Amino acid sequence: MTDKIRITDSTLRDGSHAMAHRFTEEQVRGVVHALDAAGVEVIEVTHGDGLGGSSFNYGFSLEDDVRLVAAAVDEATQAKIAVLLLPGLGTVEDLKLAHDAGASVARIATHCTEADVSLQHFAAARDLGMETVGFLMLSHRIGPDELAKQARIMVDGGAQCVYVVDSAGALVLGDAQERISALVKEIGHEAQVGFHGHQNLSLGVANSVLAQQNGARQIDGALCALGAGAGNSPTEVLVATFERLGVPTGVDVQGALAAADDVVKPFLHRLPFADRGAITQGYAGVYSSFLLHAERAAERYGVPAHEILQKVGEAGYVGGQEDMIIDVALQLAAERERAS
Ligand SMILES: C[C@H](O)CC(=O)C(=O)O
Ligand SMILES: [Mn+2]
Repeated sequence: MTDKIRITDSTLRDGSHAMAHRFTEEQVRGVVHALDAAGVEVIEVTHGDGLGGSSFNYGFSLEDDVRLVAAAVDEATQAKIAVLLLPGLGTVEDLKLAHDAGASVARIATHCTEADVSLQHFAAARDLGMETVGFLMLSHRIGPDELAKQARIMVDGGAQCVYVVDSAGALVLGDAQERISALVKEIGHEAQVGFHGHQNLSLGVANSVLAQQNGARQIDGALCALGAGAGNSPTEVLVATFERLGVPTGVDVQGALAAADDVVKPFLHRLPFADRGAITQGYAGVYSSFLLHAERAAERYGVPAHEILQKVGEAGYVGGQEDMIIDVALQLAAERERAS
């Protein structure tokens, strides 16, 4: 009998990037209702950059995060509501407020080399009685063994699962496989391992299957792929694919398809798509949530978004350095001016 995996749906968190953080309470209720009915066990609801993300640098939320969390909790009958927190952006106080609103899973995200900044947040989440998940972002930037050491820091700090997060959609098959195997070897006897994929090179689902085959037990998706860059591994495709592979997810395929088609698709202005900018993100290893920031800078300074993203990848910028996108756009604009 193949081990069951748990799908966490991140439409209402990673999808927030693609929606420029404009989710309404009505949309949140509709998505949670449909996912909960389909049997999805964990639903993540937060600003794209986590609790406290609503800001000038990252983009302001239309509605208060904690209010959206409370609405999600109210709507769910069996699903747990998860929140994302990037230490420094979100605080322990933000986590307490989300917990008071009914969130029961804390997902603490750091850049892949910075796991130690998550320790007080894991401790606080455990004190609150929350389930804990660690998120090692931009996991392509370091090798499997180094990544496993960072996962060890999170587990020692209280994480019950650590994710390989392919924030740039840059991991190509074996790259994902090796990182999952390294984490399973290092922490697998004490904690679970998860995988969060992006579609910039259209490998989110394939990488998720390889992750499961190499021991990952938690897999992220988003309905209609709604997420940063070219989007996330689509939840409905993951569920259908795992069913065909005989891997139990506990999610009803028809329910997931209906949630994507009937609930999410009607409110999308733009379907996540592997266009030139998003593919460049996967190719050059750029944080997926930089896409809309680069598109805005491209329009403002008259330079192509994909050129900005290529330079951002070469410079190795990480989440939190959104302002450098403007700097890169200005440099490109100046170079063009000189050339003409
Ligand atoms: C804050 C990021 O959007 C987290 C995430 O989903 C990723 O790195 O990918
Ligand atoms: Mn993501």
